Amino acid sequence: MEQRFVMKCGGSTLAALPASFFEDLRDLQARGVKAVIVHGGGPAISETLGKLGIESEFVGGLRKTSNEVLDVVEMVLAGRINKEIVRRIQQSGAKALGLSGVDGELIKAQPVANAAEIGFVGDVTDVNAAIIEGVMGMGYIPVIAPIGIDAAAQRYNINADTAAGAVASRLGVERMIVVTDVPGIMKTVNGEKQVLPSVTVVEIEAMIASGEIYGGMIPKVRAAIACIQGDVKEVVIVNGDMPGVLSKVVLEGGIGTRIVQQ
Ligand SMILES: Nc1ncnc2c1ncn2[C@@H]1O[C@H](COP(=O)(O)OP(=O)(O)O)[C@@H](O)[C@H]1O
Ligand SMILES: CC(=O)N[C@@H](CCC(=O)OP(=O)(O)O)C(=O)O
Repeated sequence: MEQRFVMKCGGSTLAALPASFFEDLRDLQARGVKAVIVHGGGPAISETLGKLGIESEFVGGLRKTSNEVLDVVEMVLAGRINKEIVRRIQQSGAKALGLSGVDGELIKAQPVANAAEIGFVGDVTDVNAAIIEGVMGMGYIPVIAPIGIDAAAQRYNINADTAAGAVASRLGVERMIVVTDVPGIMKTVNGEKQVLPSVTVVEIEAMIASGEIYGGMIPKVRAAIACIQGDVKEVVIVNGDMPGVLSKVVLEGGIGTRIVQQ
């Protein structure tokens, strides 16, 4: 049975992903479980901006993006990080093809509502599913960098969780897997930190309001909520360094935090 999932790989965990993570991905691909990868790379962008002496700041979890910052974002995401992931997948024996949202106008974008304050940051308006499906049809794992483009050829920096959610929605895949540096959404119960096995939209809203979900977890849960309104049945947040994590999510379940409609 062919199954498809979209996987978002966060910059927080990319460098630490073991070779076995990509071997697991290869084995799933061989069984007909096909992945589409959308990746981040926030820490690598910050590191390069620092080396170049370019200041950047985050407003509401999104990077303030001037034209100068945009050049670095594109260089790091569509260049260094995208090719690093493609190389690692190929090393495992699977086939991968790297793209940014600019290529073939794969991710169409428009300025976010507060663009006057944060610059060239985009919201996704459309995803070219035919390109992604064509690449998958040729047996390659699409690896997508979250840069968007508009009709006037302006580029935008898009949060990778947001881009992955939009790709998952547009493809109507069963599941989105968010690979990050924590084992799921954590909550302190009776003084002890626990991973929640599943959460609903109502519970998420309450945890954002109380401050139990903050920072980089906010765009993940927002993207998850947006995609489960459509055909995507569940979003699972997991830690990438746990052995066999992908096949566990896809074939067994019971790992990480599942975000479901009800
Ligand atoms: N309730 C929560 N449970 C787990 N992590 C949380 C929670 N709220 C906020 N976070 C933070 O979200 C981070 C993951 O987001 P981020 O650093 O942006 O990762 P990525 O680069 O994978 O997108 C965690 O390392 C943690 O600091
Ligand atoms: C607008 C915006 O903030 N874009 C992000 C894109 C990369 C990203 O989202 O990477 P992670 O998934 O590793 O956080 C940025 O510039 O850092």
